[in-house]
Amino acid sequence: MGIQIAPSILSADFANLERDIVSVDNADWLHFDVMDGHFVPNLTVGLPVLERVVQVAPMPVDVHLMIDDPDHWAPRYAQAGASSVTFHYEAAQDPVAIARELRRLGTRASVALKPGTSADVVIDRLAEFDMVLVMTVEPGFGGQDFMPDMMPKLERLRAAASEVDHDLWLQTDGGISRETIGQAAAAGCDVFVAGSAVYGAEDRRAEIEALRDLARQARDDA
Ligand SMILES: O=C(CO)[C@H](O)[C@H](O)COP(=O)(O)O
Ligand SMILES: [Fe+2]
Repeated sequence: MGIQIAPSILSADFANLERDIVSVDNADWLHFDVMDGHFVPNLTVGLPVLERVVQVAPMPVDVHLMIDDPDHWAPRYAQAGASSVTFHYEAAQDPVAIARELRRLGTRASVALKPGTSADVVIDRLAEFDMVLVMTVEPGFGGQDFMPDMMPKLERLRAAASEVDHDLWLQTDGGISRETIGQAAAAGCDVFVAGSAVYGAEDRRAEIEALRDLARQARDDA
């Protein structure tokens, strides 16, 4: 797969969620941020909302779990209809067991690393995952500034991903915009989460196309 854009519903209008999901229907994924007020100091939505969102979303749903005890919860999000489930390495007791269970349920298995977590923790186990999310902000809130110092982590994972047999994707989340997407693409990112950049744009579909074009160009130039 090439460059993919995943608008985050964190920046959508929760009173008009279906309208705001359909307004980004040229996106590759819908990014669904789940926060529990414990793993991160913010609280969003969970399983009952996901169950309805997958019924109305024209694109597959990419769940980002920022919650404690993903060993228990991650499979439930797969069963509720997510096409991809990302859990945080820092919250997991047994990341490989979670990933194996997600794959058994037919869902893409993805692990996220907070800015302070080294790629070392997954680099020897990449065969177990379909995607690695390199957070480019501290998880918890939309609209924060992109952290360019995460690019060496992404580059290292890109180099290691070429050693595994399957198509392992890398994702970045936090502060992705027209100004920053090129850096992440050049460092090897495949899937770009963008919340405020897409939902804050006057023409959301045009913004998605602009982000995709900038990422493709930066990838080709790299
Ligand atoms: O996981 C997240 C925050 O923890 C969100 O997906 C992310 O912040 C997207 O928002 P923005 O593009 O506005 O930074
Ligand atoms: Fe996210």
